Amino acid sequence: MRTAYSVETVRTAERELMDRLPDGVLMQRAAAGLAAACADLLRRRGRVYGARVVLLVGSGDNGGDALYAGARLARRGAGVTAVLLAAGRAHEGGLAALSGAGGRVVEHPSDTSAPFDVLAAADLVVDGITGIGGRGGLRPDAVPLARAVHESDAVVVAVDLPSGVEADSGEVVGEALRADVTLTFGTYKPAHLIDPAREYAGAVGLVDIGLGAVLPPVAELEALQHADVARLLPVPTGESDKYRRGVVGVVAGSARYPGAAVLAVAGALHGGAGAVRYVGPAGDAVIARFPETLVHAGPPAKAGRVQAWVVGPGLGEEPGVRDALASDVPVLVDADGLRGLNAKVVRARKAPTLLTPHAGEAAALLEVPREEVESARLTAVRELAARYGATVLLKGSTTLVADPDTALPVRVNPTGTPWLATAGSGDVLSGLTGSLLAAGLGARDAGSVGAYLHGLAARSAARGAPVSAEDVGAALRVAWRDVSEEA
Ligand SMILES: NC(=O)C1=CN([C@@H]2O[C@H](COP(=O)(O)OP(=O)(O)OC[C@H]3O[C@@H](n4cnc5c(N)ncnc54)[C@H](OP(=O)(O)O)[C@@H]3O)[C@@H](O)[C@H]2O)[C@@H](O)CC1
Ligand SMILES: Nc1ncnc2c1ncn2[C@@H]1O[C@H](COP(=O)(O)OP(=O)(O)O)[C@@H](O)[C@H]1O
Ligand SMILES: [K+]
Repeated sequence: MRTAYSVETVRTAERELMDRLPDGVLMQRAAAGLAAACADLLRRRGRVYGARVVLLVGSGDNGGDALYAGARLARRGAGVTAVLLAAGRAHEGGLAALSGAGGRVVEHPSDTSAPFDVLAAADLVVDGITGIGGRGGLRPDAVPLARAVHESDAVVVAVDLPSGVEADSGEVVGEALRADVTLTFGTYKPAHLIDPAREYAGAVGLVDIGLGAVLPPVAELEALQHADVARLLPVPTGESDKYRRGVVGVVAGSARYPGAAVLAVAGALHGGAGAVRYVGPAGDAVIARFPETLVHAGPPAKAGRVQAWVVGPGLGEEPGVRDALASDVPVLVDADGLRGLNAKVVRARKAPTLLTPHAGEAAALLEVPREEVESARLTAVRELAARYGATVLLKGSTTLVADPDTALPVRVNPTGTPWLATAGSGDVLSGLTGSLLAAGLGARDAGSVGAYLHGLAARSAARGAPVSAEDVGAALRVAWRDVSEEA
């Protein structure tokens, strides 16, 4: 499991750790890890000796880390120049270390073009403008420097976070530094895992500074990895039969959108349930593609027993949502099923409810513009879970799963790929996830395992070329195997 902690939690843990250690030890650990990673990158592009390194240095400890790392690189023969964005307030010890190692210092803003000249010639830029103390995006002074960095050929290494991103939410207000690599200290922060900030961070590496021992056991955010998913996959035993494995009911498709039914069933057939019961008007299309499906044309209430319902994909105006919500089994509500969804009805349910909106559907439920959801995904998913008293899986560039129990970490899916942005792939996800629910997983586990397998399937089907939703459905078996073989 990969975990991320908020700034407040990190600060508390940092204080506890600092009380036990001599002054400056944590910063030296951070700087040592940072310098080693920079040296590695420089060696891959040539060598450390003689390389041109520029440090962008803000007023806080983030700049201090950059200065001490710069000093280490200068001692190994790199030509290091620090650009001070807040001259007079840069970390004193760091500055002394850098000049003691033969590094140079220029100020920004200045009357000369020096900061821009050194950036244009740099092999490596270390971004130490702001870390977890940064607020409100890059300040106007820093924006031209960030642009010069983007125009240079240098490899860009962010210290702790790319400057300008919001650590706790992954939001990016205005401009931010774009890094090729980010070295973070002690623990990941939400911004390393959630778009849009995650994209600015590039490849993220974690430097162990001993913080793990003092962090609380429950994180704010967690990302499953292969081994975690493998433990959760429902696997049949000698005692299993198709009913014991769980039956998933799929209420999807309409005369207008029969394909949604087929795709949701494709997902459901690969989620571990023993049988898939399709309920709706697209039974012929479903049977033609998947003859193993049990089909029923009447309302869900008359369709027979299931262990979980999936309602919504391609439903149009067809009824079915109310029946499913009135049942006493877990229900996944997606797409058309989410339209005008009544929070009171959902809150009153005894069995789990899992809502799977994309950003547009989430925005409609929250009555805010879509961009607001996309720029602040973590806030949106938490708010929806609280309002509906339901588990919410917010789809998109970073898929998040929030439980109504706020003590549980929000799950962030690490396997997503933009190739999934293709019509119908969400239908496959809802069928798959509903099947996991029917097989006995809780809503939070079903949502996060579903998203994980779905992303892996898309990656394995795509391998760099466009995929269709049908391809994703067909590759789910490969993804499942991939995960369970690693366990
Ligand atoms: N936690 C740990 O365990 C460890 C932490 N370590 C390191 O410390 C870092 C945190 O250091 P930090 O607390 O000094 O904050 P930091 O990010 O340097 O910013 C501080 C100053 O920036 C300013 N400022 C604010 N917004 C701004 C903006 N948009 N644009 C420009 N300036 C802005 C603001 O000052 P202001 O100008 O508002 O007076 C604020 O005081 C952390 O990220 C990690 O690198 C490691 O050394 C070891 C272990
Ligand atoms: N930029 C992106 N990066 C990663 N995954 C994405 C991106 N855009 C969409 N997705 C994924 O693609 C799927 C699309 O689902 P959805 O929006 O419901 O589409 P549809 O209704 O056509 O099936 C979701 O699993 C979502 O997380
Ligand atoms: K930074």
